[in-house]
Amino acid sequence: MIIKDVSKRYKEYDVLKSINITLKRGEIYGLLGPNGAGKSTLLKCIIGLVTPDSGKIFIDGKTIDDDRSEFLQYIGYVPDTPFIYNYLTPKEYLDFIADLQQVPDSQKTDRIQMLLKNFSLKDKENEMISTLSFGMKHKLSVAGAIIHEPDVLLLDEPLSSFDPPTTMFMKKFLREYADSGKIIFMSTHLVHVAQNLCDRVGVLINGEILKEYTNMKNIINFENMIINDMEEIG
Ligand SMILES: Nc1ncnc2c1ncn2[C@@H]1O[C@H](COP(=O)(O)OP(=O)(O)OP(=O)(O)O)[C@@H](O)[C@H]1O
Repeated sequence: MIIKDVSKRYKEYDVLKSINITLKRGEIYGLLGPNGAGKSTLLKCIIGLVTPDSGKIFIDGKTIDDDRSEFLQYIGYVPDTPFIYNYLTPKEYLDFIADLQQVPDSQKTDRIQMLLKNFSLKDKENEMISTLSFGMKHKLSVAGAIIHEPDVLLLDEPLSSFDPPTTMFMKKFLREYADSGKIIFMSTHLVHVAQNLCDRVGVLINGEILKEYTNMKNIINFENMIINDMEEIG
């Protein structure tokens, strides 16, 4: 996936300033930045919820303008606040998403059962989603996002609502998903999440990638970067 010169402005405020990132298969890339840095906006540009003012996003050489529904098949997206249907059960929800994502009927049942089992939601499969905890809903949202086995998984602030065992499971799951040749592109404002999970981290402050790290031990002055940047802005 190539993010090329992507810029976005809201009124007089440049939220994203010519962002360039090239992602490789097998890579987990973390966008690390404080509140309001533009992380969610960049993820939304990729999935087409926000249209950049300039620049393009390419996946396998294609853009969203070539064929919107084909392009969206490449992507799974988990927003920071899960959007799922409270009046369905987890099993019905995954069935519904599988149909939307055109998962072949021959594979649907197996995939749904595998996800319910792997995400420890099997014993809740027939409960109303409204009765699940926030963390369980978030897990279900991740399961729904990967039901069509997308090449690119976008995660906005993952792990924020998970308890320690679920966090451990999710880290392992995301690592294995990336290792199967997929790209994971995620946002976080937590240094330790970036350090523990990502192969490469871009520090996004005020709409710009100020620094990129591949050695996670070197991310030590993130807080200072934010403070310096705020002082510069005045
Ligand atoms: N639709 C919109 N209209 C106007 N301004 C917007 C809109 N969406 C986002 N912004 C502004 O763009 C800036 C970046 O927002 P964004 O949600 O991308 O930040 P973020 O890095 O994801 O922050 P957080 O960590 O708090 O989720 C913020 O100043 C926000 O108020």
